[in-house]
Amino acid sequence: CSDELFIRPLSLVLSAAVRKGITEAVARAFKDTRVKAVVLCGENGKFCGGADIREFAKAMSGPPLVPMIHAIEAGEKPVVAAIEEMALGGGLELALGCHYRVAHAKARLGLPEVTLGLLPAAGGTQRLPRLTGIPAALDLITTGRHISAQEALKLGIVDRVTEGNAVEAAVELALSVVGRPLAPRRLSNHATPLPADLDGVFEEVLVQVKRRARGAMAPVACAKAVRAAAELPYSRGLECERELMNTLFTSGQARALQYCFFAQRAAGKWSLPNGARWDNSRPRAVHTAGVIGLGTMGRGIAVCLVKAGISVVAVETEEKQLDSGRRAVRGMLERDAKRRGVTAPLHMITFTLSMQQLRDVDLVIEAVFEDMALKKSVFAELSRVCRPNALLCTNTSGLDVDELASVTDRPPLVVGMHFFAPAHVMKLLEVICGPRSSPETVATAMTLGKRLGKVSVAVGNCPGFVGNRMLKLYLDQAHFLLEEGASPEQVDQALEEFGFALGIFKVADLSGLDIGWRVRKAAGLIGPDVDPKFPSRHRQGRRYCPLPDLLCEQGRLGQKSGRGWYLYDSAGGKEARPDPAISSFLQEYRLRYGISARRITEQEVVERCVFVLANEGFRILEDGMAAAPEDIDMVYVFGYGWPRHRGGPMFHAAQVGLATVLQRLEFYHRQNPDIPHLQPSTLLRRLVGARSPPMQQWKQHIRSINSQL
Ligand SMILES: CCCCCCCCCCCCC[C@H](O)CC(=O)SCCNC(=O)CCNC(=O)[C@H](O)C(C)(C)COP(=O)(O)OP(=O)(O)OC[C@H]1O[C@@H](n2cnc3c(N)ncnc32)[C@H](O)[C@@H]1OP(=O)(O)O
Ligand SMILES: NC(=O)c1ccc[n+]([C@@H]2O[C@H](COP(=O)([O-])OP(=O)(O)OC[C@H]3O[C@@H](n4cnc5c(N)ncnc54)[C@H](O)[C@@H]3O)[C@@H](O)[C@H]2O)c1
Repeated sequence: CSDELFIRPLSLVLSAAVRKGITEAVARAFKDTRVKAVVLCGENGKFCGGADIREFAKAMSGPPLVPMIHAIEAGEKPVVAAIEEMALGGGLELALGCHYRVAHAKARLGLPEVTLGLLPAAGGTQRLPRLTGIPAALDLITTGRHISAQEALKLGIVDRVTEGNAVEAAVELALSVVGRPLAPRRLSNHATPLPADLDGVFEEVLVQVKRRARGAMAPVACAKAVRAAAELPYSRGLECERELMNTLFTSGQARALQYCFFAQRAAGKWSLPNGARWDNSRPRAVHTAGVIGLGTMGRGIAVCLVKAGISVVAVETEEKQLDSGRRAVRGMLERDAKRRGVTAPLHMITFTLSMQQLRDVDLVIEAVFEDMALKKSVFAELSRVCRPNALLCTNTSGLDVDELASVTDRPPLVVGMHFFAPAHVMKLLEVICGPRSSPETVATAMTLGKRLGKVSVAVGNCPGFVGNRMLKLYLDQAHFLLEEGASPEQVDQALEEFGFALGIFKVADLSGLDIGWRVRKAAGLIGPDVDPKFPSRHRQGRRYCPLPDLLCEQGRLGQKSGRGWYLYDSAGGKEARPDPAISSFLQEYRLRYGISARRITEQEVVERCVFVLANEGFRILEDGMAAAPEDIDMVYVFGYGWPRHRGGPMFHAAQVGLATVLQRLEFYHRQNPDIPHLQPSTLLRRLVGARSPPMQQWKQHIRSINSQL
């Protein structure tokens, strides 16, 4: 604090206490004749992460943000924001209310409110377009993306970027502008620069925004608020911003998105029954890693590791596969480097046919075919080859991790690291904690996932773990609906309308129908006793749908063969078209089995597919395979294209009402008594019996918690 300046540190978020502190300090500074200018900076080198999201669920208290920012902007002394590390949401809105902004070169700026189901409601939708123009403001506000200080400088959002101390640079700037007129620095006074074809710009943006939003309301509201900045004076634009915010603020979507924000962070705070936790277990350092198998998954995993600065040794069985893997990995690294304007780190990966090359690595991730015998032979070999303290991880989709551990000389160092395809893109990592995985092993896998940019979720070791265990039942429902009268495109359309990134049949075609076929064979559901002409619709004591097997027998394996549930232009084609051959195939099938097709509503598709997911989620909680409903939801949001604005299957069930979910499952189970998974789970029944307590209390209703984590 000098004679000229009050430097007021903010804490990470604009809580009621912080708003009070700023309001009072700024008022004092404006009044104090010794003070010529003010610099606002953050505490501990962080400017501000925005409004305190936790306060949104409570009654508002403390000074409101809009008048506070207005008072700063209207002040007669220059106020400079010193942006270190981040200025996000309300934090950037506060900075936009200041007369000047200085950012550190490493700072990130953005208005991410849309990702929380909201819009920047502290004047952000009105001030930003006045500063950057409409297209840039639309981009930032409707996507919520963070930008670098350099991009912010180009857009005019900050006045200066410094590699040095941002607070010192802000003080220097503040002293240099004392006495200059402030009116031109007040963004609310500016006219919004308008593009020539305003209607055209908004029409185009709305189409794009609606397509990307998949039913989310906030992006559309954000675009409307920016339009107000183009068409209305500031004060009326602000009213429009407030009205749009009022609708969003109390919406279920905003609740779901804010729930996801905290659930994502809670997933990182894992704990094991033996008392090991995220905050008492030290992860190992990982400098070098091996990847075994360079097929669909191994390639993406190798790319993730290299991009995170980890040296990789990639192993294949034959020259041909090695060569194709090498070309694919190099291509991905080169394209990524080109996009980012850097040199591809090709020197960080070596390709080999020899497992011996893995002798010095810190950790190995196995990604060979989903075959227990093969994986066991690989793990036995790894035991012989690798350093005794190297971690051995498997990317299996659902095999028993402990059975694999049992063939090694180090069961405590074995853990599942289940990536999702494409592994360099999908954000989810399921970390499968075997009963013998050590705390250090789990901590290393969880931390490595975070370093690779993934959301790591710790789960128990059961067939399919959490994600695929639930997926199987979801897929079963979709197949049964086809038998009963639906078409693949009808089911997919209903699920996409619900908000899924892709319908289940498009996903199946993308992953390859042969994957499930192999799993069903391994589970003994398909074998020599199945009549090839009239395959049974009842196996292992329950209803079974042979439709996907019949497709595989016809060579319809999905995108890779150019035909699956849909038709593609060629093998590897991406654009799914409805196939009349599938329609006739389904008709013949129903005729053969004497099934009369009925009209299936969108409601039935969504309820059966989505409630069966939640029902299995309740069983997973009872079995102790997931620590909390939030973890199950994060698996679905980050691994299976579940619409984030619906929170996840467990959150959705709570929002629809557990009693309704129970009643609908009972209804569908009465209609389909041979589908045991439609029978409501014990935990769901118990929760409804207990008058549907909030999610945080669900675990208290499990009779005996037997955590398998
Ligand atoms: C009818 C009634 C109508 C009523 C209308 C009411 C109108 C109200 C007017 C409101 C005015 C609107 C103001 C503004 O426009 C709204 C906002 O600002 S919303 C918030 C926007 N900000 C963000 O989205 C940023 C979110 N945070 C992050 O991206 C990151 O956390 C970070 C800041 C980049 C830091 O990242 P990391 O260093 O990796 O750390 P973590 O992510 O692990 O976070 C650490 C810790 O902090 C908690 N936290 C972070 N940000 C917030 C936040 N904004 N609010 C609350 N808590 C936050 C985070 O959860 C972690 O805590 P933990 O979970 O570990 O306990
Ligand atoms: N494809 C998916 O969507 C997906 C998603 C998550 C997990 N998985 C799991 O990942 C694993 C790999 O699946 P994929 O789809 O990448 O399979 P894939 O068939 O595309 O690739 C497997 C690769 O492993 C190689 N391989 C086989 N035996 C080997 C050995 N002894 N040493 C070295 N390489 C060997 C093969 O040559 C092949 O290139 C499986 O366990 C699978 O269940 C797959």
